[in-house]
Amino acid sequence: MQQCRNFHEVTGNVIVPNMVRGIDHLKDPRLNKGLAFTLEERQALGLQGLLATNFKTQEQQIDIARISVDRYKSDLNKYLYLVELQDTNERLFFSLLDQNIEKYLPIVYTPTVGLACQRFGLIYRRARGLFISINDKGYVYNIIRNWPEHDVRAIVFTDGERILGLGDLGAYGMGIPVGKLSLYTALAGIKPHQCLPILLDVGTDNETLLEDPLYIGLRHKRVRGEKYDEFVDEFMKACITRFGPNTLLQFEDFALPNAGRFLKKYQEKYCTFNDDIQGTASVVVAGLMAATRITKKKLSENIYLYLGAGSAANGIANLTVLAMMDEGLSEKDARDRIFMFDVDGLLSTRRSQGVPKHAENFGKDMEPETDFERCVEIVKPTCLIGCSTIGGAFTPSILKLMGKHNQRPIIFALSNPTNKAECTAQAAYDNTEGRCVFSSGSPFPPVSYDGKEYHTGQGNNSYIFPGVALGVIATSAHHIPDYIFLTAAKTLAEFVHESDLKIGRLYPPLKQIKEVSLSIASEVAEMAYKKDLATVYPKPKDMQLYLKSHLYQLKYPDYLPKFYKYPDMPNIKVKSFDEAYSGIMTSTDIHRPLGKHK
Ligand SMILES: NC(=O)C1=CN([C@@H]2O[C@H](COP(=O)(O)OP(=O)(O)OC[C@H]3O[C@@H](n4cnc5c(N)ncnc54)[C@H](OP(=O)(O)O)[C@@H]3O)[C@@H](O)[C@H]2O)C=CC1
Ligand SMILES: CC(=O)C(=O)O
Ligand SMILES: [Mg+2]
Repeated sequence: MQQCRNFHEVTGNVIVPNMVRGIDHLKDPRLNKGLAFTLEERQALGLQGLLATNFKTQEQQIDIARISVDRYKSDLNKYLYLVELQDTNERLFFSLLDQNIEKYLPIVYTPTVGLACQRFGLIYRRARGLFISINDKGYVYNIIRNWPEHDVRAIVFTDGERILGLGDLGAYGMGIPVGKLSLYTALAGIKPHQCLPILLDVGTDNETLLEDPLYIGLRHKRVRGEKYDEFVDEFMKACITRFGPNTLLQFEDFALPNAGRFLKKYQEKYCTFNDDIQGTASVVVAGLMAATRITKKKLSENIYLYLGAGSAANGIANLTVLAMMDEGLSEKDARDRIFMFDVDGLLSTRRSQGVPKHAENFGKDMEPETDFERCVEIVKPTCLIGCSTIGGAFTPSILKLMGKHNQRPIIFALSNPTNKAECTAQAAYDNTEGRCVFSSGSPFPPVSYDGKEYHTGQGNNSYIFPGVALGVIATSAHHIPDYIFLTAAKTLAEFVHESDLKIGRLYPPLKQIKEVSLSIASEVAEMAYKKDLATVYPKPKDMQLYLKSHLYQLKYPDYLPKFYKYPDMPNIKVKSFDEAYSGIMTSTDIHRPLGKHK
């Protein structure tokens, strides 16, 4: 990929002359711009004959790509089309996403990315990112060195043990870091060449995968214990040796026994965060802050009951405690307002299993209870938060109880993908007489209730991690403390307008998400300077302007110096692409001999 380095040696928007030529230029997804190459570019780069003679602007190509994706009925096929596009024409992929974010986010991200991971053996075509296996232990740095890009600023990595709510998918989990990093670019404008997805392959305990002939990973049980820890340790060191000490390292979808302890172990040693713990905490606290405007109850006046007491639950609960302390509560009083329920029931200090260490802050000295509905009856929460991976666990009778005890019950069904959500948006409204304040991890279609339509929001960490990452990368921060996520939460909550709340949305609409990410990045960057985490000096005078100057440019670049005169794109009246697609192309289609463009 040496040619990509040349590409980055651009000055302004014009490429220096040592540009790769011919078919290699077209084969590089970073350089390719399809039929948008001008005649002069085609001549200068040796592309004539390698492209159809017609010209299509980037906008026209976006239209064609959109029509092509929408032709597919199955979401997995749409996903495949988009991945293929990313692999052949990166700018077209990101500009298509940019213009259709609400439509395609559920394809490149949850829920479809979950299905893609489950089918990864079938759809795997070419490597995107690095696969590093436990057999590479002792040589991890050498493997990382094989990655052709030098300017990597952010790595998202998983060992595939807890992929969304789908469990252990081993090497099939690679779809997640790939998807998350696509959002780095699509939602926060982080340059794609600065992003590296990595799958740490230590085996899988998923028996089905071990017997799956399509499986692409190591075909043995997970390596655990000391050897696994040493491997992860070596990996962390190798990343910063290769790309520098401030490389952002995002843990994603590690299983509960590893997620929290790695965060503790590395949080102050590396520029790292755990998205499932901290990113999720931030987006949910933002949603809770927005909810206070509906319920008229401060965070510290709520009672929280979690179904699930794992990474996400504890991350959210701990940040909620910080937010309640901000409102003046003591830490103990804040914790007392939070109840959790895991696979063994209510986290009661009196139960025979005791309270698991990862959730020890939230154990309660009360009678053990293993029936969740009874627990709702006893605790009488104002806010029910699902991060259990159990689809439909908030049954109609549980939702009705929430409606009985609260004027405006808060119901968050955060588990992903959609079929793991604790309840649907429609069920939440139907069973609370339309009074609930709802959000979910994966998107739901609009809800109809009592003649009104509600558009519930997506309580998903995708509102947070791209912006945080941009702020961290742009300031080259050396650590990411917890308060960064509280800052992000407050910034996000401020974006929620009364008009959003009125239609049942606790988050700004997705079409605003880039603006949100930029604001989060700006606040994170300010905080990074305030707390001496930043290492880029002098501090930029205008943070938003500084951040904007670093963003990925979606527009195709010009590959020839300015002194070349560009021909105009043919400006013939043709049918719109949508129109053309629905009928048959006629003679109004563009067809001009090359000579006319001179
Ligand atoms: N919306 C968002 O942005 C995010 C959503 N999530 C989603 O949240 C879910 C959980 O993620 P995470 O916390 O990381 O996973 P963990 O594995 O860390 O936690 C899962 C928790 O659910 C509990 N649980 C499992 N089965 C049951 C059951 N039948 N009854 C009660 N509790 C049960 C587990 O209990 P035990 O430990 O005892 O087995 C554990 O406490 C996933 O679906 C994930 O996709 C995660 C991150 C972000
Ligand atoms: C959204 C996310 O990070 C998860 O479900 O794991
Ligand atoms: Mg995750």
